[in-house]
Amino acid sequence: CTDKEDPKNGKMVVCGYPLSIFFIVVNEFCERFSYYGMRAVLVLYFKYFLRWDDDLATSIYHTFVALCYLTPILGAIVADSWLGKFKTIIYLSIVYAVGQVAMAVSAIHDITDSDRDGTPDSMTFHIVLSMVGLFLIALGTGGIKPCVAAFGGDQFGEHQDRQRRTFFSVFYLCINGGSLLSTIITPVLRAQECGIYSKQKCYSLAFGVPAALMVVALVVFIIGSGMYYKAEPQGNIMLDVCKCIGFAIKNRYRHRSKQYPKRQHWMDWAEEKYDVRFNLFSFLKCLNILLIMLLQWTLQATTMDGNFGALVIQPDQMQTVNPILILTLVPIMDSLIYPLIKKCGLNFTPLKRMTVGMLLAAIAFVCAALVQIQIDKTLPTFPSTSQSQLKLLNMGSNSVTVKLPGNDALILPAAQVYPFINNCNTKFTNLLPEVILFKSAACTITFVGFTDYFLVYFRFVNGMKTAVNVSTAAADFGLIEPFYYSNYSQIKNGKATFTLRSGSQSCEYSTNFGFGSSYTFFIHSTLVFGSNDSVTAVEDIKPNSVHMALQIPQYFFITAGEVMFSVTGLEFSYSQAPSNMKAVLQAGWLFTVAIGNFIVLIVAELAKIPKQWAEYVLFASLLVAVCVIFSIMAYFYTYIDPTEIEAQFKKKINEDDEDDKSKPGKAEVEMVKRDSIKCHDEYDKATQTKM
Ligand SMILES: CC(C)C[C@H](N)C(=O)N1CCC[C@H]1C(=O)O
Repeated sequence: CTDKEDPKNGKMVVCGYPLSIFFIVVNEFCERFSYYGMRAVLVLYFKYFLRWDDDLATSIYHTFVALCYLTPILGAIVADSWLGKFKTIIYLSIVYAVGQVAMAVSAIHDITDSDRDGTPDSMTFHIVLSMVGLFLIALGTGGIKPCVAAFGGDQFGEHQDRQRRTFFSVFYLCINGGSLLSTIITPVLRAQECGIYSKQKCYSLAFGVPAALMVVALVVFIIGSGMYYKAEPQGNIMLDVCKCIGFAIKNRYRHRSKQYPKRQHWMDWAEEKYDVRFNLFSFLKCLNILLIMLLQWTLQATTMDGNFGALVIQPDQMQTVNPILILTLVPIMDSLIYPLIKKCGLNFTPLKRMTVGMLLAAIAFVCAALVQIQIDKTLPTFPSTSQSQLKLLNMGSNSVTVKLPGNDALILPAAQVYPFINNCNTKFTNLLPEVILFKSAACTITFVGFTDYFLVYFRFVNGMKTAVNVSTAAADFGLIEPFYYSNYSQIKNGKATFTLRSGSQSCEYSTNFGFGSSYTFFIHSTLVFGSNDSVTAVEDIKPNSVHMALQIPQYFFITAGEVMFSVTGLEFSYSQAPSNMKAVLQAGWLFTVAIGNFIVLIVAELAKIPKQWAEYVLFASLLVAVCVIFSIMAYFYTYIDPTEIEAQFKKKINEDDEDDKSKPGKAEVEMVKRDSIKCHDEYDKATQTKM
């Protein structure tokens, strides 16, 4: 491994790799740290700093994420047609860093906290600044994303195919290394207390560190400036693409009658005007729905037990399994699995890898469905829209017999709660005085359980003749009148100690809360202060009993699928794109993530599948269907070498120029030829392999 200069461009080469890519991968690492770090605390910032409700917080969060996958196309067009990738990355990184700084500033509560009570006085200031910040970040992160990947690919010469493949793998490792570190670090920073006048949760630090990392990303990228190969932008290619597609469609429509012979490819209908053959977009039709499901599985984790002995895992922390597995699987695939497959004499082409990747993702969904079936067995029966849930509580000290309309008589022991699902219109009369009745859901609302998975819900019922106050070290839950009950309150899972106070007397009651559980605590009329027996804990919802470790196989398969599909796709879309469309094709690749996101939402909404496991099976089937379509398309796909074809194409144009210099009007046609996508029929001649 030696350091030398590339004789073709005079750029420094280390161990066969251009030195410039070091700056590009470091830039990507810092940028992804910045993006995922900020994202990790964003919903919490909306909920606890801006005081938005859950719905608004999640809607704005998803809009922001969707925007981040839509803006790449803007950045790519600017880069490929106008500014070039280098300048686009610099300008948009500045926009991005400004956005991150705006977020960090918006999270300083002291700025508007004139009464110094720890809460901002002008929420509008914080909201406006953070929304402007998020918009700039979406523009920046989306805009530079396709450019950085394509710019990295540009640094390699035609003879460096192997190195370029390794670069894309390392690039993906950096993405996931950065995201893993930041999703661990920023929540810790948020949990710190900071402030000038009053100490509050430190969102400004949690956003400030990602902002600093974005500045570092920019500085590192600028330092590498002298070492990059910078391809010149080649005009507004997207306009040509659109014109060309438009002409093909119009021409096809004009010649729709049977007397006109069919053409091999629909883009061939543009050949009268544009000398092109546009076969590049075919592979983009695949759907990248793999990654989006990670979020869905976080919801599944909320119904599971995250107790790993010394380590207690929260549901959203399970998402870190994905980048951890990426960091392990990418090197294993590159240095072991792919070479082994090659040794076995199999030609595992990129499109084959991507097909296998989709199948692995389908297997992951089958695993998720199996886990869900296990979870469903442990879930309580929730009432439907035409039912309500009632709970009967025997407040007396003897058991009572209760007869509910349409049901057999039941014996309700003392201090016991009996859950009962009932039709809406049932009337209850003549209940024994010892029985009180809780309505836990109105008829029109389907009770779907509690959603805030970090917290356990509880309430107290006071069976004493005097009012009782309930509190913990952290919170006071107020006074409960005699024979009355408190609303549900939230508490973190694990051990909790309550203090019960009545008049001058008080006692402590300790209990352990499991993941996802909900409890009603009944304070007996005979409360003996200092005795735990005076309180009966009734489980409204049992703690989760299916262990989160069961999710590991599905994470394994989806991540193996991601490595085969996305890492290969990243390199593939680069290698197959003409030089003036490299960034645009990268953006198209990222756009499939946004499309996947959208499809998941639409399918979930339209299919209205009541069972979660069935939804997973639907996604598995969809993936298999897409996989079949994809493999048919891939079978007919002809691998091209854009550099070679462009060289051939230029040569042909020059030859034609020589021949036809004198012919009037020819120059104009040639201009169109040159500017349009260079996927001429001759591309087919340059075909190397089929799938
Ligand atoms: C969701 C993980 C933290 C990151 C994921 N494995 C990943 O690498 N990506 C998700 C969308 C594309 C890609 C990225 O560039 O962040």
